[in-house]
Amino acid sequence: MLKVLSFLRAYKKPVYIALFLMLVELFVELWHPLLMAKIIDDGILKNDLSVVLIWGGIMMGLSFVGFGAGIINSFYAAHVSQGFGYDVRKSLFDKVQSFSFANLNRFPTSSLITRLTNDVSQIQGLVFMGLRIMARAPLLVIGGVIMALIVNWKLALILVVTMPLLFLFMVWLMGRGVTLFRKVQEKLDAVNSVMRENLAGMRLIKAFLRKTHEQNRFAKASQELKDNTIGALRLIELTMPVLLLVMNISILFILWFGSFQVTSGEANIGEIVALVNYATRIMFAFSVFSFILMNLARAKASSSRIVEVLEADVDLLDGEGLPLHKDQFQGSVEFHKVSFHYPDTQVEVLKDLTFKVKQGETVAILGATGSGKTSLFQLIPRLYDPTSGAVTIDNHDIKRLKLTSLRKQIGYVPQESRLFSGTIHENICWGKEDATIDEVIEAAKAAQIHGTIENLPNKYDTVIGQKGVNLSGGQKQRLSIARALIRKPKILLLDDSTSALDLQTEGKILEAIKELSCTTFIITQKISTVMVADKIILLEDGCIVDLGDHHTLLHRSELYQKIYDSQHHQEVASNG
Ligand SMILES: Nc1ncnc2c1ncn2[C@@H]1O[C@H](COP(=O)(O)OP(=O)(O)OP(=O)(O)O)[C@@H](O)[C@H]1O
Repeated sequence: MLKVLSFLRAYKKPVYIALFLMLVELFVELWHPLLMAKIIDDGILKNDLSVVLIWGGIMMGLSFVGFGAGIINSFYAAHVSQGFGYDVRKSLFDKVQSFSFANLNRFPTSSLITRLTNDVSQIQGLVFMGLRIMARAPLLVIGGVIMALIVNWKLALILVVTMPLLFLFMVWLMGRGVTLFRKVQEKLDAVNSVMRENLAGMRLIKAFLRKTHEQNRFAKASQELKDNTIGALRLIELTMPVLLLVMNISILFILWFGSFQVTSGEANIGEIVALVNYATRIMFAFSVFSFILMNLARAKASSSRIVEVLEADVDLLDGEGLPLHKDQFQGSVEFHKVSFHYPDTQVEVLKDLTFKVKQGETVAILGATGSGKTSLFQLIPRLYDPTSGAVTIDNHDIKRLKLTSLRKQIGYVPQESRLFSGTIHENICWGKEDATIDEVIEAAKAAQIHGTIENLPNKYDTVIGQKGVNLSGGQKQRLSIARALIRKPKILLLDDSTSALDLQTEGKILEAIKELSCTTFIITQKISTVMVADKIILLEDGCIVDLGDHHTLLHRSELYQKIYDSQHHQEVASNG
């Protein structure tokens, strides 16, 4: 909790001003019953109107001071809590940007969204409340008891006895609350997760008539959230009746013993009224306090979830130096006895891979589904690190390169074309922020998408929905390729990125890529693409079973012959 609250350091001055104003409000509140006792005893009971007017005037003046202090305090509390929330959210977001995939496996997307939104809001709310009323409630309890002791210490002893009991009850409540509210936040994660999957997969859900199944899944997650929230709220609901019971009994005792004191002349009526007034205010403060404690419990659960993200160890660390400039980068890639398993499993998906690709060569990676092709790709821009062995570029171990200078030289087109909301121009520029319009058009032409864009109503300024829902699969693939080509990368990784394209368009794209003379890795199932590569890596179950060009493999590898024959015959059949 303290770690998150340390973000308040940036707002020291407004925090102090807000706390000071809160104390002003508290001071006014504590003097009210005492002034009232004076008005009753010295004014009303003695029929002295001047006392009523003077002290009534003072009371009113103080009320205005308290009112003004409250308004300005609210202003500062809002300013601080909103700024604080912004800062925490920003730090969380920045941290998530530095996450490796191992980190992301630990924190599911839906959970990160809840942490960045709801969890931050919980603490933000607590900060606001803290500056408005948090310190005021306990101080009002303590101050109220002290003032009651000043007015009539014998009767005030009743409050002195009951307050610690109520306090212990609150501490117990808080302990239970933290556990319950942590569960509530986890259930909220689950609801977000179902919502996210549902919205992303809406087409599939409709096509497979899975509406009812999805509704049931959502109802289940929602029901669990409801049950857990009700469980936590029940705890809060327990507070008020307990408070009322204890305080009403205390007031009853004050009135009971007070009546004896008034009869014996030991106390006057104003004192009893003041004491009952203090007791009521203390009860109110306790109910506010219990509300705050519940929020504190919830915010504590939220803050530990935020701290988990902020303090997560990022295992994919930046290289210690070697910020290679583009001109120094050639693009030869070498794998030295590389083995790899994903962080959450021990199953090796790449085994002892050794191969070398010279600068400007095109390498096709061919293998059955699940043979490790994408995994091999991900090691080149360091989305993961090998578990043993090393990947080198231009003879530098990539772990020693600055991540930014490594990734700047790589154009990666993943299997799933993911576009972002915005215009086509913005999506292509995503690969190079400072690209000129000529560069954008050049990249679009190379990716064979320029003609299609020109036919759209707003051409390059056409807005595409999130994930490019208004474009076809092939158009999305070509836009993703343009986004990678605009960087003029030294190394280009195409992960089955031409699967939705016809052979002619694909051929033209490959020709344009050849002109860039970058080192190109292509994962493909199309033998026509494989044939033009300088090298072909045959991957089976994470191992390289053969490596060579088309002619070599056609003579040497039975597996390659089989693949070739099956696709060749298909082509002949479809042409015939
Ligand atoms: N994030 C992950 N965590 C754990 N295992 C994974 C992960 N991603 C892939 N795998 C496993 O690694 C193996 C290789 O997967 P990979 O995606 O590299 O294969 P691929 O050859 O690219 O397959 P495809 O042609 O179907 O895309 C598979 O057995 C897969 O189950």
